Amino acid sequence: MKQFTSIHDVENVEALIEKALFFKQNPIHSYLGERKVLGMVFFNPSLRTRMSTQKAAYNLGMDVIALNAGADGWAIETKDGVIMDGDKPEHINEAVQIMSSYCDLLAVRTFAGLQNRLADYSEAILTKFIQLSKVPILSLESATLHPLQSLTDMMTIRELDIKKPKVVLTWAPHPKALPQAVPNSFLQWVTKSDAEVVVTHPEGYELDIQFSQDCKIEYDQNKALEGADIVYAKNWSSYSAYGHILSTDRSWTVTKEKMALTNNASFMHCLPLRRNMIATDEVVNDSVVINQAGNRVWAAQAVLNELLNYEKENQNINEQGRFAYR
Ligand SMILES: NCCC[C@H](NC(=O)CCC(=O)O)C(=O)O
Ligand SMILES: NC(=O)OP(=O)(O)O
Repeated sequence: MKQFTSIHDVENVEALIEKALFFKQNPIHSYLGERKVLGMVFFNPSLRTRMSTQKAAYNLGMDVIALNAGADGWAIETKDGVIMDGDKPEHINEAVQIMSSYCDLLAVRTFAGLQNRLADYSEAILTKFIQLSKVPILSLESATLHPLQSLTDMMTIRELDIKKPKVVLTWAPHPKALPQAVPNSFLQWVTKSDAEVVVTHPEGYELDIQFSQDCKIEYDQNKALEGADIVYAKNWSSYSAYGHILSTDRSWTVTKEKMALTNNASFMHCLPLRRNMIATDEVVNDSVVINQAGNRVWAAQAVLNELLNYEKENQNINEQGRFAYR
């Protein structure tokens, strides 16, 4: 695998899930990463992605450099052709080339701005990283996708060992406008599995058809939850009225009563989760979210291992002593 920015970068999804499950049982198995550096650049906050990916890198023998752009690093201008007389002293055109010259793999977190759908869905910043980096790029959640989370989710669902599970992705209320990256990405992965997938949300929250086309859409949340084996809750802002909050209807909060409609379903969420908005305390306390978040380490380790493997197999070192991967 020469980069990891979506499911489309993965040649064998099944093998990657198996690899993640393998690393959970055998954390210290490969030292493929010895004397290699993972750079992680964050344009947005993170708890799980940052710590789990760092841990995964350590398990493979890698060293890690993490930078919070604009906090412990210079604020980075990401647009071309602007007069840089504002508060961003560094331009992405230099920054990515330089950061990638210090690292063997470069990872980036860059959320949707939710102002301009075209810009977000063109993945402008992630694309800049891919174009400018000398080394393979790994997404730590981009404007429209969160593949490390989705791989983790598939691994977590696999552990539940349910044949043809009914998986319900439900919208839930939230006080802030959030990106569509997690639900988009989840649908991209889960629809490739043997699951029956139902998406439920208020009208106006339809996701981009490219992600939802293989799912059933059910506007009645209670009806959707009937017989569910897995309930995956998430808030997202509107895709059609781009970035807007159309509803904060608390009747969509996942409660114990709603979970009673299911087939004793496991409750999943990527976290962070606003309790008693997305789901009640009881539902969260009785869920698989801690195991799910724990699995982030093994998913990241599987991905890093594949990227390092690709590098090793293509040992045509360039004149800088680095692997020329493009
Ligand atoms: N990385 C997992 C989710 C990240 C982000 N959530 C958030 O920004 C939550 C912020 C808050 O609750 O205020 C999202 O939905 O894409
Ligand atoms: N689920 C997830 O990506 O968590 P963080 O935002 O804390 O990394």
